[in-house]
Amino acid sequence: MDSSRFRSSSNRSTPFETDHHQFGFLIPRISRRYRSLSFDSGLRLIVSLSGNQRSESPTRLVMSTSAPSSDRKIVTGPAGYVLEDVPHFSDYIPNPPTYPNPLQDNAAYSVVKQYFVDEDDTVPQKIVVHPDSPRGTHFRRAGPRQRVYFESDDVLACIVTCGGLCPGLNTVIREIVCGLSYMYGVKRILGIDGGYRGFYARNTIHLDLKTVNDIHRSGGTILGTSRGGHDTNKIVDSIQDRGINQVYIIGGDGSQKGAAAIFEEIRKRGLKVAVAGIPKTIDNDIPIIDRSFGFDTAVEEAQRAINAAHVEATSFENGIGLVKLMGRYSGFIAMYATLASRDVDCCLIPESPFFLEGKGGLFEFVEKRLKENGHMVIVIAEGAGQDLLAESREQSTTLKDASGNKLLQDIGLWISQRIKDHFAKKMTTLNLKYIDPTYMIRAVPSNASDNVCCTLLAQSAVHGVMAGYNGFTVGLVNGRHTYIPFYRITERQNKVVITDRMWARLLSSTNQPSFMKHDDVKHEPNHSGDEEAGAMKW
Ligand SMILES: Nc1ncnc2c1ncn2[C@@H]1O[C@H](COP(=O)(O)OP(=O)(O)OP(=O)(O)O)[C@@H](O)[C@H]1O
Ligand SMILES: O=P(O)(O)OC[C@H]1O[C@](O)(CO)[C@@H](O)[C@@H]1O
Ligand SMILES: [Mg+2]
Repeated sequence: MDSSRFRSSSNRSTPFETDHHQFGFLIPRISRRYRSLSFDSGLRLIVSLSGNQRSESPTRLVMSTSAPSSDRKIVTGPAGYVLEDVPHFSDYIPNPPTYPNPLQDNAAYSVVKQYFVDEDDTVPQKIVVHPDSPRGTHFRRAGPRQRVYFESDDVLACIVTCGGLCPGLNTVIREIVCGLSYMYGVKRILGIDGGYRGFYARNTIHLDLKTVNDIHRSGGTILGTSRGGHDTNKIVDSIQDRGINQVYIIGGDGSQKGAAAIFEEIRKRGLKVAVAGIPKTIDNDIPIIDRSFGFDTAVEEAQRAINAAHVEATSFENGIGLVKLMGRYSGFIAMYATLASRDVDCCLIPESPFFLEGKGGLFEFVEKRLKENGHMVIVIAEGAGQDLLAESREQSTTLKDASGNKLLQDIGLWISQRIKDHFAKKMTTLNLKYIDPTYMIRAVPSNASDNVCCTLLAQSAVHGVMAGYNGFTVGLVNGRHTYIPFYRITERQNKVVITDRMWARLLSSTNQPSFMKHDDVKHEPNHSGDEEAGAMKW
């Protein structure tokens, strides 16, 4: 193959020329339906398609070259319909061979009425609408397609886990192996040892149905994981040298950025290698998706720590149980664990600033609760109050982990000490017990609901890859499995929006003050334009 035809954006001479090369192979694929081709003022290629059976209005495919990665496939349709599509082999490989999907001969699927997903099925990002709302952004629906782009015997798949631990990692590994084997008859599957650096620094691990049979019962990841070590060229060299043609990357926001870089390099080299991301986020910090695996388990496991804190607090005079939960930048675990518990008096998260001293501050509230009830439970997310801590120590830490994530100071220890000091000055008896269950919560196997989540995500990823889609993260959007382009997953972090209804529900449930000074309230528009976008819209 002439790989010079698939140049990266950095090699381009003029955008127009690149558009022509980049999308040249796409045009025959859609030419049965296109009415006209043009470039708009932003040099975006606009293809007007003939209406399909459902709608006779034209649909436009817009591929933006002004975007940094130049691979945005945007299809627009009537009434403000937008499809943010994912790349496909046929975008950059001329006439790739296809084969009938082996699922059509699979006993499990033969009784399913419509087992192949309709090509035109898409899932809306926003489901709360008004009569005059535009139809808005959609993502491609996940699931098996009639034709596949791999022959089973030709597949050499690999699985890698990156970033921190999360309940369910082993279940996803297991279900990718089972999905490839049972549904598509794939026999060659490798595990990459110890995260991204394992591609070029370690031997691979053989995976088959036997080796993965029991792994879902254990926490952690049988493959090992790591931070840092992402060297795109070395990784893609290793993929190429080993003859790997399917890459399944299980990891958080950083890992998905790494997956996007690998995909870009693969496309640049013109390789027929699929890259699929399976989002792993105990913090729930990945945007667009409802949630990923591990979160439900984390919230459930956190209850054990909160219960212990409650028992300790209620057993001593002026007892305070303080529990630190994970959540670097996003306080979802703390928020949901609080909402689930009923025993929490106060929840502190990174998104909601608070202060300690004076009227309306945390100390005043603690005093009030102790007076009213004689005890209280505080849940704090690890990323909360970092500004206060840095201020008091007159230094903000610039230390980072190997992936470039800021290393946090222990807010739980610090705030425990500050509360103790405050009450000591007032000569009030206080019994504060600080519980840090963070790593214990992360290390458990996934619960039943997360196991289902893992299975469906793994199967959806396998279907997408076999169908020739590439450079996507699989994710639940409004309860449906979808293929989401990497750039939508990596462009921002999902955070608790404290001006949304869910945080108000929490405040109403604990009856805690918001601790906010007027200036703290920023009515930031939600990036997706969707109220309560991202996780768990209730
Ligand atoms: N911008 C990036 N480009 C390429 N690789 C990246 C990028 N950011 C992170 N990575 C790589 O992705 C891997 C995981 O990243 P990170 O440690 O941030 O965890 P994560 O995937 O975000 O998971 P979590 O934060 O939930 O633990 C690391 O090996 C890191 O080198
Ligand atoms: O100490 P480690 O393993 O780097 O990971 C800690 C971080 O990993 C996470 O569990 C996931 O990002 C965060 O909640 C936490 O801040
Ligand atoms: Mg991360």
